[in-house]
Amino acid sequence: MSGSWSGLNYFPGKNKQLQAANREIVEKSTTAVIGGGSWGTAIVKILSEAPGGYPVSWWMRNQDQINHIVKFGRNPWYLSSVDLDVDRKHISNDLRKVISGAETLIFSVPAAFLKDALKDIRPEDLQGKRVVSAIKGFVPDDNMIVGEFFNKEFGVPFSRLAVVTGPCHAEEVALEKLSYLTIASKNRTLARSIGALFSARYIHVNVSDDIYGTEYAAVLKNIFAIASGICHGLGYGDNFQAVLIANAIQEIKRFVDAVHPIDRDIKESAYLGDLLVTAYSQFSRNRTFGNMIGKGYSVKSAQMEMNMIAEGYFAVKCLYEINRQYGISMPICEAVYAILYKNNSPAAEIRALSGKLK
Ligand SMILES: NC(=O)c1ccc[n+]([C@@H]2O[C@H](COP(=O)([O-])OP(=O)(O)OC[C@H]3O[C@@H](n4cnc5c(N)ncnc54)[C@H](O)[C@@H]3O)[C@@H](O)[C@H]2O)c1
Ligand SMILES: O=P(O)(O)OC[C@H](O)CO
Repeated sequence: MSGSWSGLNYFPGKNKQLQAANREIVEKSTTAVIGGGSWGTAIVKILSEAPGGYPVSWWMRNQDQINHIVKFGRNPWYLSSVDLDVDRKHISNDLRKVISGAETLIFSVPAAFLKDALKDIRPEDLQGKRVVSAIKGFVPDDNMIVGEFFNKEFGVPFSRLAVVTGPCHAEEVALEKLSYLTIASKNRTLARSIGALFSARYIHVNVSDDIYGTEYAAVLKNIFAIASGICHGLGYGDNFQAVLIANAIQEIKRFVDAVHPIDRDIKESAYLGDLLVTAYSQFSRNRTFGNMIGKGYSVKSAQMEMNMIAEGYFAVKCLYEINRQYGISMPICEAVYAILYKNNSPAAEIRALSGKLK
């Protein structure tokens, strides 16, 4: 089985009939975005600007943040320059209410806080809903990717599960820079219909059936971006970075091929593209966090310095535990784990790692 189906091209002026057909699949049901960070804000922007004008509701924890958005139409803390054309009546910190009023739920809460956000939600609340994860992290303790977590813990069938991946930073969505997303699901119709929701002048959508592989790759690349940042912070140059990332994609391939062996092309943008943007972009949270570690910040002080979440910090611990079962060779991830969780010297760990890279 191949990992990806043909891309749905949503560029304006091309494949307009296909676009219209997919929009019909979406219907006019409400879509709820769950999470008030940068990615949730970017998703609200994309959905609420759609030519079809789909109804969007939005959950976030903080009432002050909600009050500000209601008053000024902007998120005070994330992507604050973006005007949000969202119906202000539909922003709430009551998750059960938001979920009950929507047919499609798009989750963008960092994985580390997902269980806490869902603490009052029961499997029945998600019954019949389409559940989409835009999260790129492992659920701590369970050590599961998010799609798997919704399937196992909430009984959401794979026919109603999809994930959003691809090299797409919220900050560039805010600037309406052309970006590519991949919607992965075992259910082709669902993937196409979620793809139609995300269709925008500046968003190109691909669809894939590799729900496991794309999600694992999206989580792992955050760890490699931390490694990239650490090396930059230590003073390694572009020559070394290129070798690091070339080795990183091989680590990703070894891992996804072992945990979910299907025929996939790791060079596609949902895998290699996502790694590249996170490892090199000025907008990368994980690279920024790693850079601070390389420069000598402690984990705590680097986290405090950032108002944003570096998912790779949490992911590397889960990966370390998952990989006990598989024993896959992942020297870069091991070095990041040793630096962040064993307090090993970044300089010594990267020096030792450099001898293992090719
Ligand atoms: N930012 C992006 O460009 C981007 C792109 C694709 C996927 N993602 C994924 O989206 C998810 C959300 O990331 P983001 O970039 O929106 O986050 P962010 O770093 O912009 O914002 C942090 C978010 O974490 C929340 N948070 C912080 N502490 C919390 C706590 N104790 N309990 C509950 N929530 C808490 C904040 O309210 C905020 O919503 C992540 O899994 C990330 O990997 C982000
Ligand atoms: O690219 P980063 O480091 O900002 O990570 C956030 C998301 O995982 C981006 O895909």
